[in-house]
Amino acid sequence: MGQHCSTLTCHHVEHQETGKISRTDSLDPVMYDLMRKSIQATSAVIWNQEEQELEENDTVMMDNRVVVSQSGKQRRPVVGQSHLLYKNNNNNNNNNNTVVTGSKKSSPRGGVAVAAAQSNPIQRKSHGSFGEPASSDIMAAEKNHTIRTPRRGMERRSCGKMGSGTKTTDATAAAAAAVVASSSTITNGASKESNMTIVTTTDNDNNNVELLLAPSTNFHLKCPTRLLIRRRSLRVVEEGGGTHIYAIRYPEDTSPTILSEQAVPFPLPVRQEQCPSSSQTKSTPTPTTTIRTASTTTKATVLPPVAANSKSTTTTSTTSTTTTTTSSSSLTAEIQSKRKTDSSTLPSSSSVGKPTLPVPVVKTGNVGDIFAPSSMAAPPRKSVLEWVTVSDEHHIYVADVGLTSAQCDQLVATTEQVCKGQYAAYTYAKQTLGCREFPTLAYAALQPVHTIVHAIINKFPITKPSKAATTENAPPPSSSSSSKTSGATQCKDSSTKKSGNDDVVPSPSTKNGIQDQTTHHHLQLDDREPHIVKYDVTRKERQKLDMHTDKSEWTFLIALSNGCGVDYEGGGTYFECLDATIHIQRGHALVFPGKLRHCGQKITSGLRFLLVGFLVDKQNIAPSGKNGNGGKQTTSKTPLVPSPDVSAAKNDWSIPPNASKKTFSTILPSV
Ligand SMILES: O=C(O)CCC(=O)C(=O)O
Ligand SMILES: [Fe+2]
Repeated sequence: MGQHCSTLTCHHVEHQETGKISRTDSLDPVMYDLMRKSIQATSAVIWNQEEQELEENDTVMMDNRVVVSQSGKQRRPVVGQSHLLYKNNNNNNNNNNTVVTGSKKSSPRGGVAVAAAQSNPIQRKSHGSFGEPASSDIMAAEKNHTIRTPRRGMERRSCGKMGSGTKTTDATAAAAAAVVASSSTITNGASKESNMTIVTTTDNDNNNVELLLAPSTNFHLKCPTRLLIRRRSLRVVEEGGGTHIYAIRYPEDTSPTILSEQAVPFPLPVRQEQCPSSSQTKSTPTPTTTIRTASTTTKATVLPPVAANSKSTTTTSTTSTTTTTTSSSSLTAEIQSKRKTDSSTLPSSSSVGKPTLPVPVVKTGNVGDIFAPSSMAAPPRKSVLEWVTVSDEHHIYVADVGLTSAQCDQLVATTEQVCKGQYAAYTYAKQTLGCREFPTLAYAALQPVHTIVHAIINKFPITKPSKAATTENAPPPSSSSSSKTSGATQCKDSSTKKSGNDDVVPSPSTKNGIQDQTTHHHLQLDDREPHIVKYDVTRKERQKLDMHTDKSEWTFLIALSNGCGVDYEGGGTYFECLDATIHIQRGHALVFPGKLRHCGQKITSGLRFLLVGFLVDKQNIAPSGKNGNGGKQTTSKTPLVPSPDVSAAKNDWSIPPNASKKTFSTILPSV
């Protein structure tokens, strides 16, 4: 995950000096809706800061334009800006919209505000419109809307007027504002994070969503209504005769951990959350790329911690030097050095196929050790920041491995350099390039691979009944999962309660305090892995990967390129079992059992790079040399059934319930 939040900034809104907030650029309707909500919340915070009731001429108007007016009033700047995050909870049953604070901790001034907002989701007029709730819904929302707070004047806040004089209360915004206001005086990171607020509401598609509000000390007099909005829901779209699932969020490179604390330089470019049109997305900033090697030296760079509620940190500037050789004798030291290095501050660019600086190629050296099971078992420098469940039933997930855009670029540049853009180096279908064969590439791939391998091993431990437990009278598998884990005994990870925390050692499941007779299998990175997959539209035979299964228990595909016309068009990973194509953004990993039949969809423009790895069950590996097909096979052996960590999926994003008739799972609400 990157280190920056993107923002909707002043070029999208006029701010309070003019008393007007208006849309000046075309925005994705959903984003616009969120922006509107954020404006409401922010505005309510302003009012709360002043501890005054709204008057007749205070107006929040929402139709095709968003306007906040404040005739005759002098507003103070927002002290606690609200950062809105957006999370689809994919929960049909959760009609009780509630507001809760992230912690029971009270802020010194505001205390804890808890609100029960609308009991029924507010119906939006239609998808894509900026319509407002019907007044009956508003009334219902108002009726059910209460805010309990010790703070004077915060019993209930109206956000003003809507439209042509219609009285409105956006319960969510008001409630959110109350909470934000209640915590707006908090200044240290821990407190701020503990005051992270979750507001559940509905979006334009009537999906339940969560808005996460994090107070911030980020303070811009000139743009007090600067908004941070993050969209995190999967979008399911029927297009081109198929179902496409976009696990692409807005803004790119933002995590709640980082968002909750980081002061964002102003202004930052606004990123598209949705699949943008090609014309919008072709231009990218000129990179001033700094290339790193294993022996790169860097100045202090602090990584954000992983746990959602832990204190996050900011990244400092980095300088680097490059070297052109690496001897095998210094590998260990360099690995250590590498682990103390973070290239996340490299400038973002889209340098696919066009590395601007030469990448030093290390031609010798044994990199076998760096991907050794023991190395992968050690805690990685970065842990997976977040897990997204695409399909519980089929165990398809998306993981944010914390790989920044710049790191993706660097990996692509390194890939292109080590094989000098020649396909001769690629093996299977001339599309796969083994990282281990190129130490430079191996080192470049190390961090994300370590992160995801470690996470998979710990989150999805494979267990199967030992001989004693596989007798006919053996008890059925103990599993709290609705997943089909037949034949597998769930090995529940006892400490992965929070999304994103994968740094735990799995323990055997227990029943009535008695340990099941299970055997841990040794899930590990295949000793030929990882590899790079390259799709190239200019080579007809390299535009897709045919339907296949992988020789793996788990496969991870880390996207190094962005689709939607940014780096390529088309593409994505099609799964037969879903009859859908999954698109992820670069820096994220698609994780799934290799036995699932899948293919790489044809790209229609550009280049698409993936960093791929297969995790195998050591006990089941048939001794073999190079299989020559990158581990892909057209018929699948039957791997052990992975036992997903259900608790980990609790906070996951998920697919809107009404989005598809297909087999997507629903997840219980986390709030
Ligand atoms: O292109 C994709 O998304 C699929 C790649 C794949 O299946 C593989 O590399 O094994
Ligand atoms: Fe595959």
